[in-house]
Amino acid sequence: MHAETTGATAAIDRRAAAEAVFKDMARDPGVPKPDPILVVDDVVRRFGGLTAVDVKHVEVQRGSITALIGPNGAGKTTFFNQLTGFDTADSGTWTFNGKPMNGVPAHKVARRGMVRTFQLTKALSRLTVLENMRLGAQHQKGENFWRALIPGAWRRQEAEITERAEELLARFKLDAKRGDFAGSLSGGQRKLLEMARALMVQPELVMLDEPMAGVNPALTQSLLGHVKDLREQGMTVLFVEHDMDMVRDISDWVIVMAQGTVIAEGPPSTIMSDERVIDAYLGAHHDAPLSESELEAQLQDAEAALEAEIEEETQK
Ligand SMILES: Nc1ncnc2c1ncn2[C@@H]1O[C@H](COP(=O)(O)OP(=O)(O)OP(=O)(O)O)[C@@H](O)[C@H]1O
Repeated sequence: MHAETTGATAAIDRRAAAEAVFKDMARDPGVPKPDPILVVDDVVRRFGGLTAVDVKHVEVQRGSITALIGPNGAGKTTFFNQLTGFDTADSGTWTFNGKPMNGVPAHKVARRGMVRTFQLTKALSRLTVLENMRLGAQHQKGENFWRALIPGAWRRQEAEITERAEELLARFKLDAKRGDFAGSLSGGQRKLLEMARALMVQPELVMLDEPMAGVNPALTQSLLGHVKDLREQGMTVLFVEHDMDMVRDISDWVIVMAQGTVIAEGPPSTIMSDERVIDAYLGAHHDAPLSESELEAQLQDAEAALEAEIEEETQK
């Protein structure tokens, strides 16, 4: 477990450190990182005739917040599923902290420190918030038969799990909801619970699947703060997101997928003006919500085109 570093200085240092790492980095797909926590090679996943994922090489820098973006159907979720052992890749290798992870089942992947969030399923919605949290740790405890025979050790571990769950619920301001059914939470509170539950395994790499989806604006800042907090506590974050405002706000680096492959990487401030990225989004359905400045630019382009057309007409 990492030392919990809090306070403004630590926060600035982590962000500054991430900024320094990416400052002059090349924007090529698969660009090497100085200290990668995750290294992926030749991961392929096919569904019948469709190649959903075909990632040649990609690295995720330790201690950074990296966004994984791309148009609908680009393969982002499938890629997450391969890396976290929820689905089996047809081929490929990947290492986490230098250790090979392909073929490792999901619960072991989580136990080794690489965890992904999930949207609440129907079954989990019927459990209380605290039960959801305790389930997040289920694979930590002694699954081993002999350990279960030592009641003292077992009870101690149960108590530790509850204590950690309570601490996290307090941190995520969900403690008052501990006895409520998870299904009764608002969209934003569910996202907080998904994140809090993932932290039960004390991960080093947290993979978030659309952390902002369905979140009402009142909770947006709180959620963004919690994601940044993960980096401040020394964790690495990799997240899939369509909300470009969020991507710009919190990520240190962006990896772009289209049609199963990584097509570009770059800083959040300029990635959307990369030709390869524009082509990928225009070639697909542009599903990423536009920011105000993008809308403004689009409006100006349309007006300029209209003016040019009118001028052309009048010159005839
Ligand atoms: N279980 C499956 N069986 C068949 N095809 C699948 C399966 N899962 C994903 N696909 C296909 O693989 C491709 C990649 O899908 P994926 O959900 O990974 O994309 P994505 O980038 O996460 O999209 P979105 O942003 O819309 O969630 C899509 O064409 C999808 O239809």
